[in-house]
Amino acid sequence: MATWIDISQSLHADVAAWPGDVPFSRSTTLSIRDGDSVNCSALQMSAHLGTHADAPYHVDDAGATTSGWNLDTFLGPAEVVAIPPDAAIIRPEHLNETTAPRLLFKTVSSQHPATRWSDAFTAVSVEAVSWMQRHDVCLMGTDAPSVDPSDSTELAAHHALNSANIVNLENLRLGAVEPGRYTLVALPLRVPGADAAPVRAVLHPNPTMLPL
Ligand SMILES: N[C@@H](CC(=O)c1ccccc1NC=O)C(=O)O
Ligand SMILES: [Zn+2]
Ligand SMILES: [Zn+2]
Repeated sequence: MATWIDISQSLHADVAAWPGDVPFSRSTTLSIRDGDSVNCSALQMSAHLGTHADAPYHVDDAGATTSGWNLDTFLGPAEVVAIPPDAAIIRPEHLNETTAPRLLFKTVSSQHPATRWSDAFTAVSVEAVSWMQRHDVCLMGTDAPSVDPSDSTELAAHHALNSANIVNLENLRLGAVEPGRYTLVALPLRVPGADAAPVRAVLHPNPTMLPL
């Protein structure tokens, strides 16, 4: 019986990419059927496709890249928080009951298939970021494609998260997950110097598997 719950999106050609961004593709470079000794493929995708973590450098030329991450951030107690599907933006009042150092937001996006792009997603307010900073949150995640609205150029939530030293995960898959406390393992691939990296994110129902 599987106990770890996979909350990552599958990487395949049909997964919705940010408009104009590079979608996922996997091409065959060697094939046993064609006489090669192995099957081998090459992957191409935006670093922001599917479930991933943003580095500050994504929105700030002077910000830290993926090389600056502390892995402790991505491992430990977490809470899945239900955000009402009609919420325009995530606000501090949605977070009042939470106590975990890692918060994962289950929003209206959990009702949308990952294969269809929708700009009708719930972003994160700067006030919610301040609330998380005051409550010593080190990581937040969302099932939405971004923490800022799709038409934002200011990217206020991304910048506020960077100032607060809070890492964000985007494009989680939380449709089958009940709100509550879990242990999160969401290690990003080791891609030094980048603006983001793909993450395989999983939850364990026992919230005390790992230290804070
Ligand atoms: N905020 C989203 C996506 C994003 O901002 C983005 C990704 C690829 C190409 C352009 C993007 N933003 C553009 O305005 C992210 O961080 O994944
Ligand atoms: Zn991103
Ligand atoms: Zn982002």
